[in-house]
Amino acid sequence: MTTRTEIKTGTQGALIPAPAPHQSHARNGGMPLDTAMFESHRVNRAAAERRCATLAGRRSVKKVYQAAWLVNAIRCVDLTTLAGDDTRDRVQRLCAKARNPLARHIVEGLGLAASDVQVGAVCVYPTMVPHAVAALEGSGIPVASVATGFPAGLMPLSLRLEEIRWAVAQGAQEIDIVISRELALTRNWQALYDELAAMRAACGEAHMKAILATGELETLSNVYAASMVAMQAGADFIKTSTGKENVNATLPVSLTMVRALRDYGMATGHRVGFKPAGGMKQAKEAIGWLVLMKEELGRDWLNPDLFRFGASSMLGDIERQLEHHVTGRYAGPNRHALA
Ligand SMILES: O=C[C@H](O)COP(=O)(O)O
Repeated sequence: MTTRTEIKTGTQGALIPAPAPHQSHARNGGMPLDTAMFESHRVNRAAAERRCATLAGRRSVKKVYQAAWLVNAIRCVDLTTLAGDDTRDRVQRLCAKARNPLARHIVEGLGLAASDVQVGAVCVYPTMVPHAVAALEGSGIPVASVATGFPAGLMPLSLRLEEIRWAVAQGAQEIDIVISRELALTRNWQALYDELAAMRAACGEAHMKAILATGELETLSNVYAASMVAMQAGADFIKTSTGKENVNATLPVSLTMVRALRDYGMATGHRVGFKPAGGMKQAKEAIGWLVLMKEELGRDWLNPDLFRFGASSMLGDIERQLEHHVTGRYAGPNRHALA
């Protein structure tokens, strides 16, 4: 995937740089459960909110860079459909959008080639995996499948593990699992670790994203602890939400999780990815999260290897903003309705 492309602004003719190229890194190998790394860690919500408010002041990425940031945001999107009425046709349309997320005149106006702009992955329910795999053949775009009884996860563990293995057998390269909220709420960290380690083993070569469903974990201290347990059990990514909770991705929750990522990385040397998900619809939100990643973890976390957005309806606004950048005009919101 090209990440160093210089983007030519259509209206100004200036060259603007894309973020630094990403380096591939070894998978998180996990470690034995070590509750000392999180048991006494308390997260102060007011302090987390204050820190996020200071980040808001840095969110006004200068106009000349904004298009590059938004193109990079597209590269980090897990383009998602997780609806009860999903069909093969809908998944095929989504995959066509994943291959070409921007209209040709926008790509050309930015001075890019079509192959420069693809999404990070397509994320679907398990039975939609074969349709997505077929539709994305040859594109290099991985298919992510939710599994383990998404979104609630209230199924026997043996069935949750079998669902992972089934989705992998269908061609999913990434598996978005949900944790048992009860185990986090009762702070039964050993049981949570054991479940997650079994899920990681069931994933095999497929990368495991552990959805914490943070809107249901009550405290940021629980969010920090659950993040640590997931990473110790070998998660490749930790992810905020299913998109189905009452509260999904927020910046204070994300700050808590990326601080856990940083602490785990400093203790073990392992790099784990982060995926905020649920409820993100606007391009400016994408910039806000990218700023958080850059400020807290550095430019390496601006790449799809280590950062993804889980979003079913944010790409449309990003495309709209980029079209404005290229043409100086806004299209109606329904023009870029898909995704
Ligand atoms: O993992 C992705 C989420 O389910 C997407 O949530 P959303 O539909 O609110 O964008």
